[in-house]
Amino acid sequence: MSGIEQNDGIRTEIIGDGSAGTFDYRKYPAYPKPKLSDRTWPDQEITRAPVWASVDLRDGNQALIEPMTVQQKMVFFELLVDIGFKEIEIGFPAASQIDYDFTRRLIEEDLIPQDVTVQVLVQAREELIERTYESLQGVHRAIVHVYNSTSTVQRRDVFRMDQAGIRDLAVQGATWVQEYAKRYPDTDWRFQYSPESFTGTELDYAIDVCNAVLEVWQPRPENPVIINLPATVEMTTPNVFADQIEIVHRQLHHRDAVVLSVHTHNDRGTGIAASELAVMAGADRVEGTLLGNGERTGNMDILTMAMNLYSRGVDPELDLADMARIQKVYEYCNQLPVHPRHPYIGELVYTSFSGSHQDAIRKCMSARKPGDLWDVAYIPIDPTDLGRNYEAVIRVNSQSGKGGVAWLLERETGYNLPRELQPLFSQHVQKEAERTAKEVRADWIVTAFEQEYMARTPLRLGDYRLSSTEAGDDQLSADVHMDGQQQRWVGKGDGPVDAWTSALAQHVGFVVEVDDYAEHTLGTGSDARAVAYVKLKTGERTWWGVGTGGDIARAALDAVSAAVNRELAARAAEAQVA
Ligand SMILES: CC(=O)SCCNC(=O)CCNC(=O)[C@H](O)C(C)(C)COP(=O)(O)OP(=O)(O)OC[C@H]1O[C@@H](n2cnc3c(N)ncnc32)[C@H](O)[C@@H]1OP(=O)(O)O
Ligand SMILES: CC(C)C(=O)C(=O)O
Ligand SMILES: [Mg+2]
Repeated sequence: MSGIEQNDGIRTEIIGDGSAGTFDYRKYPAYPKPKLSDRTWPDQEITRAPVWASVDLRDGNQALIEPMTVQQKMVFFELLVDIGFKEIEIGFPAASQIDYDFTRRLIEEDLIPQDVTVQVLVQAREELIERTYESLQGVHRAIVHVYNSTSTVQRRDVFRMDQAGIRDLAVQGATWVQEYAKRYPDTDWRFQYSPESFTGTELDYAIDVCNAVLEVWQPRPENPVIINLPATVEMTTPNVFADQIEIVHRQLHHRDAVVLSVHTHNDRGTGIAASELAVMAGADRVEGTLLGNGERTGNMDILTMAMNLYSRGVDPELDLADMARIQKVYEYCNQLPVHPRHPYIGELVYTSFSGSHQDAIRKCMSARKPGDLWDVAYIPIDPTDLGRNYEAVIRVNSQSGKGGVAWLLERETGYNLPRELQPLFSQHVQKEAERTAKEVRADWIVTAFEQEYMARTPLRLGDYRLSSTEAGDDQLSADVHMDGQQQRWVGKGDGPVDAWTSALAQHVGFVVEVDDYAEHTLGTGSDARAVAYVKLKTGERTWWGVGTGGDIARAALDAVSAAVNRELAARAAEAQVA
């Protein structure tokens, strides 16, 4: 136990057994920083979307507990096409029969739209390259993506080759890719090379290997190749990755015939930031997955990066409006849940529980005019753009305040509470939230409000008639239901409310004076109703009461009655105690 006295089961389980483990930062080397004093990327802005390449069906798929079936791949592919991806890595056909069969199905059933290019991955091994081309026989256009690791650790421990040996492996792979392509002259082939584990490779050497591959391929601007730089493992801060990309961007040969691509993973949680800064540093293309599924902590999340552009007024060139479908497909194909706080798509990302946020949201939302640019505190984008509604924007628990409670009540009932009433009612809700230590749902709030402020017992105003006296007063003659009995009460005054308070004062035995009053309509057109809020003085005490009705008079009179009922209830409670 780690110095905590209490020893109940749950705490022991959470704290662990106290063993030390090997937690020691000194066993990790610092990351070497490239030298770049005249970097330009920090001054750049992303003003247009990069070329997006989805690797869900390959990199995402290879990270799943159960890789996708052909059927699941079909569903995912359709989604990617519908969203607007023009480059889709569909698998590693030489590695698995499922990927091979899926590739064949897309080609044989002519399921690849004209403007979509499929991409496949392969190692720099001849037999695998040969089979990869077989899988692609008959495709109109495809990207063959060959890779080999160039990192120091893999050169040393996996391949047991020096720098020259690994460069030769890359050159050999590039050569095979080019040679086998010639067997299928009817296809428009594009080539892609990745120095896998680029972030674990000396930068100069990685550039040297890429340039060696480019010497084989001799790309031309009208037929460019893709050089893809992967943060196979994210090892440092995104600014360092951006420096690396800017250096490659400057030093790569045939730059005008190279699409410079990045493929970041998320080991440090900054995969998206790394891709964003890389685009500022000169990358033209970004590989990633929807919601960031992928090896370990995942690939960079294209949905989030695209929505980041969208939310700053840049066309993401992907249609992500149907988030519900994206989530369904993601869950069905990846067999993974979507985190409720996942950017843009998570269940809770447009929801505010905390009081000051709710207050600001409510005020900003009601200040919005049609045609305004989106500028609502705490909500970076309009949830309705993504098929969500405003209902979940505010939810109430013990962290909430009067603004949030008022918002929920207004959303459910249309009641726009007077400012002074809001904190009074909010206290009831707060008590309930603290008592239950749970969220307080909208239906509870509505019921509690009606019970507290709209009570119709013990006193209820039934039918009434209003008439004018000769002296110019209004006279109210009302059927009153009180403690199960019906009585006729009459009062005179200046207007119906004054007449009703005067009638009440004669019968209930305490002062009945209106101290504050507000009203508004509920709904529009012929169905419109009215709601009235009355603050009533009953001697030392004041009570708010609320009433609704087909006209404002009925609403106001019921509001007065409700406030009187609260005083009556208080008196009854006091009598019981006495
Ligand atoms: C970072 C990434 O995402 S890279 C992509 C990784 N994706 C996958 O691996 C998924 C699909 N892969 C597979 O199904 C298998 O690895 C296969 C079918 C490709 C190859 O299978 P096998 O040959 O049976 O096994 P395995 O992957 O262990 O092969 C490793 C061998 O390939 C070599 N190798 C690994 N990568 C490469 C490469 N890119 N280019 C050339 N050789 C490579 C290794 O050095 C090792 O050589 P050795 O046999 O002389 O020791
Ligand atoms: C194959 C490559 C591009 C890869 O997935 C990686 O390095 O992460
Ligand atoms: Mg990867």
